[in-house]
Amino acid sequence: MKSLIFPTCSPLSFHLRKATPFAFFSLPSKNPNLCQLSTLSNPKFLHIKPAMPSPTPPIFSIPNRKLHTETSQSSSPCGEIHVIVGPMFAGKTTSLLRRIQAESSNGSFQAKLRKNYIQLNKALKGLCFTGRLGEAVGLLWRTRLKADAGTYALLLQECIFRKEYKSGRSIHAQMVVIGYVPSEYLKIKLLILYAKLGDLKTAHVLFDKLLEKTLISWNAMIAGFVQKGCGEFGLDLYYNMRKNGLTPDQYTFASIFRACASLASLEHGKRVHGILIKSHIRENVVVSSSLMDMYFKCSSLIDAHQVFVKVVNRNVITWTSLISGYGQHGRVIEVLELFDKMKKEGFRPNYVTFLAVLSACSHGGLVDEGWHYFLSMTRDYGIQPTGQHYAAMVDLLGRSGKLHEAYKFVLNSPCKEHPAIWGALLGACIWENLAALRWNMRNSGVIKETVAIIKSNKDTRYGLDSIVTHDGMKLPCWALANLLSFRQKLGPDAYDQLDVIGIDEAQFFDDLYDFCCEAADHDGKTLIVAGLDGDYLRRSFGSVLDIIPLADSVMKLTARCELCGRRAFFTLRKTDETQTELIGGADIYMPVCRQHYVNGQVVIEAARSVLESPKLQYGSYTSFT
Ligand SMILES: Nc1ncnc2c1ncn2[C@@H]1O[C@H](COP(=O)(O)OP(=O)(O)O)[C@@H](O)[C@H]1O
Ligand SMILES: Cc1cn([C@H]2C[C@H](O)[C@@H](COP(=O)(O)O)O2)c(=O)[nH]c1=O
Repeated sequence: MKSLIFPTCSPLSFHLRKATPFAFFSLPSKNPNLCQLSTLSNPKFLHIKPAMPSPTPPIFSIPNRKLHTETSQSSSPCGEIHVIVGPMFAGKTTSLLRRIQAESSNGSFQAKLRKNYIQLNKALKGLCFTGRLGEAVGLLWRTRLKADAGTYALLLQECIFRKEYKSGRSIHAQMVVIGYVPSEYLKIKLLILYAKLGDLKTAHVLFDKLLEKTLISWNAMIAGFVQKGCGEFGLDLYYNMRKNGLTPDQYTFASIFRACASLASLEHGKRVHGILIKSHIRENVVVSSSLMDMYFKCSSLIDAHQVFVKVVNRNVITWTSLISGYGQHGRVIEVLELFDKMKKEGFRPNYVTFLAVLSACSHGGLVDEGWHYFLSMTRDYGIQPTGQHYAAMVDLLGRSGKLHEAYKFVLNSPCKEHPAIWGALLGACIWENLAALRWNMRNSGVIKETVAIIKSNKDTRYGLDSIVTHDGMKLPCWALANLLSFRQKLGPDAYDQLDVIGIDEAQFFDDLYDFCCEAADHDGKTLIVAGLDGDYLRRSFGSVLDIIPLADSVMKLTARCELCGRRAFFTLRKTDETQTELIGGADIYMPVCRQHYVNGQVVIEAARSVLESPKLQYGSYTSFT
């Protein structure tokens, strides 16, 4: 997971700096006040150490509105656009980095929603219903407000349902930090969450504190231990629960059979099976499946098959348990025969059945059969293979030594963001180029980002994978030909996780306007856009000025005139080349004040006419005094 490392200085210091934002960028020498950037192993991971506030007063600014607008009355988290323009060497890139940091840590999201508790709950519920739990958690943290109990319950339930347990833990952490005391009901939700997350210590603390230990809480604890692979503790708890006079239900039995399966304890398994028979619980598919699984795991294939035979209302789940069980014992022929039988008896295999069949093919090294079943999923049953099916195919190909085919398969797979696929590939081979693999994972969106910076790939001055400021600070970035391809390149899921997008060298992007509209208005992103407002002839450059009407704020930075040290608003080209786009740095350009711009143009014009005269054809550089 990629994220911005937040600064340790207080929000106040950021606001102070925002009031005096341009002092850092105007001197030609190295400025110690500039924030220091360093890259982590991940080339696009930003690690920004905050700079100290500058004592120097601002040189020049034209903020259209205050930096952090607090105007939003809407519950939908709309984005923002902040534009930074100026001549070369003014500190646009440097400013971009600082703004990204400030926006993402102390930014306007916070200000927007802090004011309105009702909107917060509404927004959180909205995010929750649309499955955007990560964003909901981010919002909770940024606002640092107490949501209402119903919202917390909904969020926790959704985290449990979607298996986003870490988001749930983050919600709990937010409750603790802001001093919210959960009700008994929320405590049980939290207990279930921690049990599912595998943090049994915390789950146990919550369990101990419950005023009344209901069957739900016992079941959650037992299931938590069993899922964590601590079957023994699960069994202990079960016997404890019995001592406390509680009667097991189907969830208890399912967990206990799983515990016995993991311990391969046929003795306990049979004992609990006896209790199940005596209980009044009606035939239950989950219980039967876990019972079969227990017998399979205890290598009692006959008992397992007996359970299957006794199930009156068989369905695809019971069939799948039987097929998977034989698969676990490497009984590939039985798997394929039972699969055929199941179909003949009129049961439609589901994606789990196919997973069992593909795994069996993988264990049996049956590549052709594997392909057959994989293709049959969509063709015959309209089931779209999930990441796990792709992973099973990768596993099958990898195990059969078809690494190249496996790799190509991964790259072409529509769900290549699924970590299991890459896990399977890594597991199947000792990968020679891990960096390349990670790069692909990142591009596929497996590695998530909350902040991304893009520059034009026309800017080849310092290589394509980083933005480098004129005084040498380096920052990893995405170098792109156009902006509208970014979502696709990053991967839609990773894109959705983004809060802030920085765009440098904006003058080179033709689709700047459309991208900014889409990203801010529809996708709710905060955009920080830096670029030249004017070219070397002081004409509007690219579409940078076109986005001013879209912007929440605009800053015009100035540099220092290289000839007199006064404020420099313009960029002078020192060569006689006339194309608008000409990549370069201090070798070709220099920042100048109005007077030296005018003088410079006069000198350049004079030099050009001299150089263009047929008699003189040498030297293209011009010097000024
Ligand atoms: N004439 C110059 N030549 C080289 N570096 C300069 C010059 N003027 C300023 N600088 C340095 O460049 C830094 C700004 O770099 P950067 O943020 O990349 O600017 P921009 O993106 O606006 O071109 C300044 O803080 C200063 O250290
Ligand atoms: C004035 C001017 C500049 N460029 C190029 C030169 C550089 O490669 C970039 C500007 O980079 P910076 O981060 O703002 O220093 O733009 C150009 O192509 N044409 C021009 O007229």
